[in-house]
Amino acid sequence: MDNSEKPLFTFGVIADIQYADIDDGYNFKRTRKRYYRNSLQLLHKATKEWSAERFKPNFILQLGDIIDGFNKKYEASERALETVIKEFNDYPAVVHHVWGNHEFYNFSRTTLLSSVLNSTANTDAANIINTDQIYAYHFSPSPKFRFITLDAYDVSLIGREESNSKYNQAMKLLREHNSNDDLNHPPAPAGMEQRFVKFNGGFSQSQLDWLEKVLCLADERQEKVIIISHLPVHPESTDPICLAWNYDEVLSILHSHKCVVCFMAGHDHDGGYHRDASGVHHLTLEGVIETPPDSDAFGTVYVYEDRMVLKGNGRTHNRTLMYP
Ligand SMILES: Nc1ncnc2c1ncn2[C@@H]1O[C@H](COP(=O)(O)OP(=O)(O)O)[C@@H](O)[C@H]1O
Repeated sequence: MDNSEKPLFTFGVIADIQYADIDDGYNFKRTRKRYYRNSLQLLHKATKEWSAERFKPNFILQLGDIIDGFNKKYEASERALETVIKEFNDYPAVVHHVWGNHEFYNFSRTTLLSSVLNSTANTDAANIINTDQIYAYHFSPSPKFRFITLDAYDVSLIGREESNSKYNQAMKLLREHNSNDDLNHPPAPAGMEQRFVKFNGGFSQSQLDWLEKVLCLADERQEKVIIISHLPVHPESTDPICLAWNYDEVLSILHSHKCVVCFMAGHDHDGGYHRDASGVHHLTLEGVIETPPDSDAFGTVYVYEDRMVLKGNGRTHNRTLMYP
């Protein structure tokens, strides 16, 4: 790739590290190997590579599932998180953390809000949603560019107290679509209905209203917007079992604003990519946890006036993302 042209700015991307100090294992279906300890070595390779870049990333996007749920079982959640954060600290830049299902397997929402995984300190107070413990905010790293982090487990059975109305809303929705005793078991063997499982979640109306307002402002300011979330929202960018429950509501909001250029997510460890009919790029990053030790899964994004260029490593492909 020719990255000799000086970008406006650059940033790093990495997803689904799922570190745990346990032996290698498999995913639920036993179709993919998981390298729990080695994920830390792959993160180390990523921070080394970012440090060696000619145009060093100004910040890093960590797309969720930073440590694995198994840590909870071994009472190792805090230790595992400290270990991974220490590795991130080797690279001297702000990390914007998104929350995935494994964050909630390890910590309560209240604990997460007062932890190092709450990155809202890196933006102005006015840019944070501040409603019902929703973790969503936006920041502008460079004039005419805005990043929005979304909370895909706002309406969810994981991370919300049973007494919270959003827990009940999530239960009602899942029960309408999934009659299995184990709500992690998908209601259908294929197709879009598969997404109605407990390990996914959705966006509340108040978060969607907030997103709408932020995008209106970005349109007015003629900014380009990149949105990040743990769960993908375009069916062509992921296995549908990984989609956010109300992905369609998010898509219709994105498509009513010309500022949106890219939606980045994790969760589907195989990764994915799709450019939709409105020209929005949907990028699902390959998961570190299912990346063999001799490969890699991370990227550096070079941002230019007319495009973003993703320089991928290992399983992560190089891509040129022209703006719509
Ligand atoms: N088909 C399934 N039936 C029942 N439980 C499942 C199924 N698939 C996943 N799970 C459970 O759902 C949770 C999330 O699945 P996991 O494979 O760990 O997802 P992730 O990719 O986020 O690590 C785990 O507790 C797992 O055991």
